[in-house]
Amino acid sequence: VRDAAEHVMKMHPMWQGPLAIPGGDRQSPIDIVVRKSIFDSELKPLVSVYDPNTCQQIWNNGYSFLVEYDDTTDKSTLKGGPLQDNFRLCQFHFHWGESNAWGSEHTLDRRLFPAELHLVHWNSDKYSLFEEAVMEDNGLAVIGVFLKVGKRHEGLQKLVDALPAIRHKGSVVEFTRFDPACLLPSNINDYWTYHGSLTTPPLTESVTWIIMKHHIEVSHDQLAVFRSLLFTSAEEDVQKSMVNNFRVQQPLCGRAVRSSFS
Ligand SMILES: COc1cccc(CN2CCc3cc(OS(N)(=O)=O)c(OC)cc3C2)c1
Ligand SMILES: [Zn+2]
Repeated sequence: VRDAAEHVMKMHPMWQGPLAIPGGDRQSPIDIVVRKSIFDSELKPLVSVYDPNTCQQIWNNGYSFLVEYDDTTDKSTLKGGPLQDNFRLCQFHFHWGESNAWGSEHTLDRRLFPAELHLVHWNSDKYSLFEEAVMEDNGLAVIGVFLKVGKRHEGLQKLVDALPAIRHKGSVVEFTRFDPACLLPSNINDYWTYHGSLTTPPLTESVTWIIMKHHIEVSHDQLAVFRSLLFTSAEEDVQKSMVNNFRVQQPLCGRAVRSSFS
């Protein structure tokens, strides 16, 4: 089912050319084998403090759409959980499929979800810019939230309504006063965590992944608007629907996946 989608995904220009990461033994995404995850009682509750006023713009980068936040101060931050330091929110984005049968990057016991939300943060205790942190072991923290198709997500609708304005690669519109906390599940203290990488270039192995156990629900129609976006810019002759923008799963290479719940 997903093999066809993986074939389509691999055709995207993003994945042409040499992408083998030298010595890449902590790549993402992965399948989380739930029964093999290790409960770690030392894992603390996650503390996210997001200021909706730091929300700046939404744009189509030719692979997903990104909602970008002002990360020049510690106004929107994440700490606790598996994290030793304070991390600043810089953007969030999604990955999704051409159908509701697949679309997520991570899986739970091989179970595919129709989409996955990623909230990208960088370590502002140790670095002064995302660009620096992206190269470092403990530089990034990404929260992953699975999406399921069901009831309409009221908080998401403001974002869905902005998407027609950024249909093409490279388009940007102002997008303000959006609280990303509305996209988190009610319980953020049940999660899995492991050390991995970005799933898009530069694919650097600098990410502490925090994958939520609980999913959020969005409606079929809301997800259909994601699929109305285009990978291609307005000038290109052939327009390609932005779907299947997920990376193939990577080998675990002996990494431990810890759980915050037993
Ligand atoms: C490599 O230096 C950069 C500095 C600033 C911004 C970027 C652009 N990049 C950051 C990381 C990232 C990571 C992304 O996905 S993911 N799954 O978090 O790895 C992504 O998905 C659409 C987009 C981006 C955008 C790179
Ligand atoms: Zn992502």
